[in-house]
Amino acid sequence: RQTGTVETDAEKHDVEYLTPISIGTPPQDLIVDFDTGSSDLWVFSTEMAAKDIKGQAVYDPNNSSTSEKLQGSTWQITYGDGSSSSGDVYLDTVTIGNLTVPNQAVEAAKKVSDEFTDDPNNDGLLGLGFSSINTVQPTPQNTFFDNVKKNLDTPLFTTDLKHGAPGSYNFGYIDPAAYIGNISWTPVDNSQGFWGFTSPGYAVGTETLRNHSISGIADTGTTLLLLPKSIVKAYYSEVQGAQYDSSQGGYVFPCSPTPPDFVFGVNNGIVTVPGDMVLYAPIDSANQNCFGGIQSDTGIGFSIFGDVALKTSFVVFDAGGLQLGWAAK
Ligand SMILES: CC[C@H](C)[C@H](NC(=O)C[C@H](O)[C@H](CC1CCCCC1)NC(=O)CCNC(=O)[C@H](Cc1ccccc1)NC(=O)N1CCC(N)CC1)C(=O)NCc1cnc(C)nc1N
Repeated sequence: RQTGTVETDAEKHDVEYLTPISIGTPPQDLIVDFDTGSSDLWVFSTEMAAKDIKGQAVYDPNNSSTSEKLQGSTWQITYGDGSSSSGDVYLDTVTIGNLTVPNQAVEAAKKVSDEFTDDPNNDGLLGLGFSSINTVQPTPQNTFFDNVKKNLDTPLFTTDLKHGAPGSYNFGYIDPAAYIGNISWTPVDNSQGFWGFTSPGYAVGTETLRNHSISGIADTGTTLLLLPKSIVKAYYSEVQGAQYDSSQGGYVFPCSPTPPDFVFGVNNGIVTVPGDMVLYAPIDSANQNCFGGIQSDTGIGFSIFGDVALKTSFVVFDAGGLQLGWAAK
């Protein structure tokens, strides 16, 4: 039985969290975005056109004695922000921290959209969603977590994302030193392949929790906290000078004073997003106005508890009990 831990680094404004993995024999090191909102492990590769690679590390299956082409298999994925990628598939050894999966499906990119080409720090994605939404055809493949979980002490992983500091992903154990107080547990709805759950309500600042159920997903691959429009309006109605700025594509407000906290319920517990985490990033060089970390989920069909929500907590993604655990830290 094993457990594992790996450090993840926050990029500027915590826009994404990048984590080292190694693929093949001898090991090829890449840095990828662990994404609980998708279920493909895909990487930049030597099969791409040179013009689409700008600084990223690439996987070369021909340089790995353990790679084996999954004949006839292809993949194609599109993400919520409209970015996309596609390619073919190899089985190869993948190591994360001290955990190794010998025959992991590694999806080698042949094409990536400009958003990926223009993000030099990110060599690919490692999906930690449910394998039911893996895009490989004709036979969908398992995620790294699904392949490794039989070797883990217990089939779960935890996230400890931080504001502008390295965080960690742990596999197979709950580190008691990583959180304070009790863990609030809530059932997971994985029918859409996501880590879905329903929050019973929310509060702005110090007011009492309002009963308003919020159904959403815990998604490390989404930067912001995307909530129903009515809740977003209620929040920003209590932020001085807040307004919807269509040119920015969301609510903006003066960077000072610090806006009120946002609280959401998890079962009979609560998670507090401190006001200074709602200050997502300045939109002007004078740092006068800030883009909000809480925005509307309009058009998505569910809310997304992205990094702005996750980095306030220690979160347990428990596939055994099909439950999410949230704790303060
Ligand atoms: C199997 C597909 C899989 C399930 C897919 N899952 C997702 O899209 C969620 C997933 O977590 C992806 C993972 C991203 C993809 C881009 C690269 C970084 C990771 N999340 C999103 O797309 C959420 C929206 N995007 C984001 O949150 C990106 C993430 C990002 C970070 C750094 C660099 C580039 C992008 N960041 C931002 O939008 N912001 C950061 C910058 C700030 N100025 C604005 C906010 C899906 O739902 N696809 C269906 C789908 C298709 N087409 C559309 C239009 N929408 C869709 N939902």
